[in-house]
Amino acid sequence: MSKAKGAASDDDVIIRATDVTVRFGSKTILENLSLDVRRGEILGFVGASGTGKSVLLRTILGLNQKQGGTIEVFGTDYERANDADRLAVEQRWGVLFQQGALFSSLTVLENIQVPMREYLDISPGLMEELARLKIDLVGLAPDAAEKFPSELSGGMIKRAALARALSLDPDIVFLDEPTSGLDPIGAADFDELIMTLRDTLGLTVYMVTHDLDSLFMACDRIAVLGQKKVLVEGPLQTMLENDDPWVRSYFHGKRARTVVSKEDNPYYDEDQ
Ligand SMILES: Nc1ncnc2c1ncn2[C@@H]1O[C@H](COP(=O)(O)OP(=O)(O)OP(=O)(O)O)[C@@H](O)[C@H]1O
Repeated sequence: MSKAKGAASDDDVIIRATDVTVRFGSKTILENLSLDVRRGEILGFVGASGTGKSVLLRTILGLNQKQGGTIEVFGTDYERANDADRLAVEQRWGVLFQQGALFSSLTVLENIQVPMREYLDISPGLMEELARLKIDLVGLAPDAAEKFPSELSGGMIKRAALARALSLDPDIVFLDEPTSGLDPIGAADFDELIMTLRDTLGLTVYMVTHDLDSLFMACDRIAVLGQKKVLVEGPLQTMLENDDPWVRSYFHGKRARTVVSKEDNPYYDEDQ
């Protein structure tokens, strides 16, 4: 595969997908898709509904079989790795699935401890202390620890799920539509939190989203999935200049213009 202009050096690449093909029966969802995710960036991954964004995410996580290509995470080909190497990779990523996917029968504190119990050999006391730190990190009040998911608002569920995704201090978090179902203020708060975590922890963020505010405010780069591959990738300016009909209607549509024209948006840089 030839390297795209402006491609990151290998040291900066946390995930490298090369020529990935995924089929279900006779239906091809992804074909020769290539994508790099760079250390410390917030990458927004967009595309029309049903194009395969979740399929790619699940394939990166090893939850879907692929029929061609390679995916390296931290330089390891997860699919071909031995058990020890897989375990090492799994401890370095955290995932927030679309519905939050907390266990309803466990409290927030217990939910956050689930990955710790699976991967870490530490005392219950330390586990509890670490879980309470995560609750604080994502901006939940201390008394959220003892609550069950059914007692939480949508925004609190997202934060609790993020705390669980962060429980092993990962290098990268995968967020599948993290702001869906949140009101605009809740969504903006969540974006702020993600940016703060990236800045303070050096976290890399891979975010599947339909949320134009998130794309405009929080993402360093955007990748668009279309025609079974990454159609275009780059900063917002690259999206705004692209001629593909879907990309144009998405980034120049009425809703997009509303977001862009926010003059008080401190994160929007016209010269980017
Ligand atoms: N396990 C599976 N078996 C068969 N088909 C599947 C499977 N998983 C996904 N698909 C198909 O792959 C296509 C892409 O689905 P996917 O959920 O990745 O879309 P998406 O881009 O995430 O959509 P949305 O934005 O609506 O969430 C769909 O046609 C879906 O039906």
